[in-house]
Amino acid sequence: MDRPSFLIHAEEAESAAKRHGVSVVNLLPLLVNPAKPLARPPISKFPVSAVGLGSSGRIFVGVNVEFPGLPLHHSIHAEQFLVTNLALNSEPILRRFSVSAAPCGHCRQFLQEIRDAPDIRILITDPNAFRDAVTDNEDAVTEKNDTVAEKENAVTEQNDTVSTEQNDTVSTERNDAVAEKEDGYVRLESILPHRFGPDDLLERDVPLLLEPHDNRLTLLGVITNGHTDSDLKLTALSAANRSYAPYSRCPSGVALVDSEGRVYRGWYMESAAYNPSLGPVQAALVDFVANGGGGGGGFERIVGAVLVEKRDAVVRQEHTARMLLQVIAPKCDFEVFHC
Ligand SMILES: O=c1ccn([C@H]2C[C@H](O)[C@@H](CO)O2)c(=O)[nH]1
Ligand SMILES: [Zn+2]
Repeated sequence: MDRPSFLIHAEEAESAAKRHGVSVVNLLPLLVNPAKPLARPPISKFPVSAVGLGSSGRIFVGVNVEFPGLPLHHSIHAEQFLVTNLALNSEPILRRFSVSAAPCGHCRQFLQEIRDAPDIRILITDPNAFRDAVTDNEDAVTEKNDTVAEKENAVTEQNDTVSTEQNDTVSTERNDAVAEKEDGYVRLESILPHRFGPDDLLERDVPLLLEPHDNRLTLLGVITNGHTDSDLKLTALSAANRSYAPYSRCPSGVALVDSEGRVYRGWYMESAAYNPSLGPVQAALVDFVANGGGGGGGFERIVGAVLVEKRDAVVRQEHTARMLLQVIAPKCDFEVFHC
């Protein structure tokens, strides 16, 4: 299997699946290892890749990206990269994805922002990922058998009833777990039960992360003095207009330009649990990495950046964005415009 690109069109996905004699659903895990070299993990040396199928039939790839010189929480996880890749390409639903390692709690949480998140199917290709789940089940069986044994000793008369009931419950639970794993995919809900998500904080009709947004922002203080706004500024504004910030109501967008004059953009995306939110610079860096920014080179090839955010924003990106860009792209000229 060749190294995939970050976006595979539906027809291409169908024909690749046919070539390998599998369905598109079963193609996803086959792409996980070939996608790993696309990751940029200079700190951990632990590449992670996630390959997802959108409702349009397109396949999207996500990888982890780390930034030497910055605190670890600036890193982009493969699953967040994947979701950002869908957002940047206007894909409204992530149906399922396959990933090389078990998604961390932070990613399981970030995924909650997608409509019907509990139904997202996830296949973890790491063969060790479910070892503990099986052991847990076996522990449960042992525990329940212990309980049964105790009861048998205490109440001899009832032992048949107790024993039958307990064992039935256990074997039904085990069968459910096995059935769910038959095609290798498990529901997100099964690996993050009792979710905290948008339902806890928002009305149901609020558009969620991958659903279309128009924040209707316009730039402040733009004086019509004959100058037209720079492309970069307008790109950042239109990115800000697609930002998903239902919790703080402080949308923002970033546009980047590399030394070859190519432009990339991304927008801020929030999480109901706040901390897993993804900043607008990271989102724009997803576009940069996914589209061969800097000729596939490093972030130092970014020479210009524009951030657009609200002037009186209670959640402001400016300071973090400036600091992040200063470290990864020291030559980058950074401007902020308010809306
Ligand atoms: O769910 C996860 C867990 C970890 N990583 C990345 C983050 C970091 O770059 C590296 C080590 O944690 O793996 C992911 O991409 N996804
Ligand atoms: Zn993660």
